[in-house]
Amino acid sequence: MDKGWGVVIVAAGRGTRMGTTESKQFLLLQDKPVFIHTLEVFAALKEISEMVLVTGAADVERCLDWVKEYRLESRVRVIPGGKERQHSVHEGLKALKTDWVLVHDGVRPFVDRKQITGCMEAAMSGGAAVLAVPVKDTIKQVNAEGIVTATPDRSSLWSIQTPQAFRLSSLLRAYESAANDGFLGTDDAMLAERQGLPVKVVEGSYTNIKLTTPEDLEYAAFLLGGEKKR
Ligand SMILES: Nc1ccn([C@@H]2O[C@H](COP(=O)(O)OP(=O)(O)OP(=O)(O)O)[C@@H](O)[C@H]2O)c(=O)n1
Ligand SMILES: C[C@](O)(CO)[C@H](O)COP(=O)(O)O
Repeated sequence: MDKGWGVVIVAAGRGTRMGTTESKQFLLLQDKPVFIHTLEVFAALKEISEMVLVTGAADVERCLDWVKEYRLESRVRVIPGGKERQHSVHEGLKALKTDWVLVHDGVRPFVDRKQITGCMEAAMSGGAAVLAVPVKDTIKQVNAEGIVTATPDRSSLWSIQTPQAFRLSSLLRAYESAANDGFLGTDDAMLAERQGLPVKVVEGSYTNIKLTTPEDLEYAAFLLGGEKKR
């Protein structure tokens, strides 16, 4: 029997680039913590049977309190993460029993249902899929002296987002292999790619931003205002 879809939502980072005292996943957008906005999008999807929130060991209790306050306790388990994003995702993967898994950043609250299901469908037909948008700027490779060394063809460049969707057993194998080899990637698909797994790109939206630096907060408030009016 197909054991369906689980999701790992990672929220164990320190938010160094945001520079706020409170970690960015706990900042309030319209009076609600960022990670709760994110959890609510996934909790509304009936295709998702298991949800794991990965947070800092010191934040597990207060996350559980928020999860209860927003009535998500029947949907979401909260577990402690690790030093790097990759370690946090690995902990989340080990906690799931589903056949398929989505991995998503807790600080990408503007993902929508259509983007998530698009990713799930692409993974089920091809093995793995990531949400992404074509890059808009010309990208240059620059050396340590500040000199341009290459201008890659923009038509083949995509900016990679989450969610990223995989068969759980394949992703777990990829994570174990990366851990054994001491390999650290900047997204989940990189680990699958190392195993030779084909990864499909699903075109998402430029508004699926990751809250990373302070100006992202102003844009997030703007996006949320716009969402309310729709
Ligand atoms: N050890 C870590 C590091 C990151 N993350 C999560 O991974 C997502 C994307 O990471 P990033 O934006 O880099 O978050 P931070 O590591 O918090 O930010 P920074 O690199 O600026 O410190 C975030 O939801 C973050 O909470 C995590 O769960 N565990
Ligand atoms: C996984 C990711 O969201 C893809 O864009 C991203 O790599 C997460 O963290 P980063 O530290 O900003 O690279």
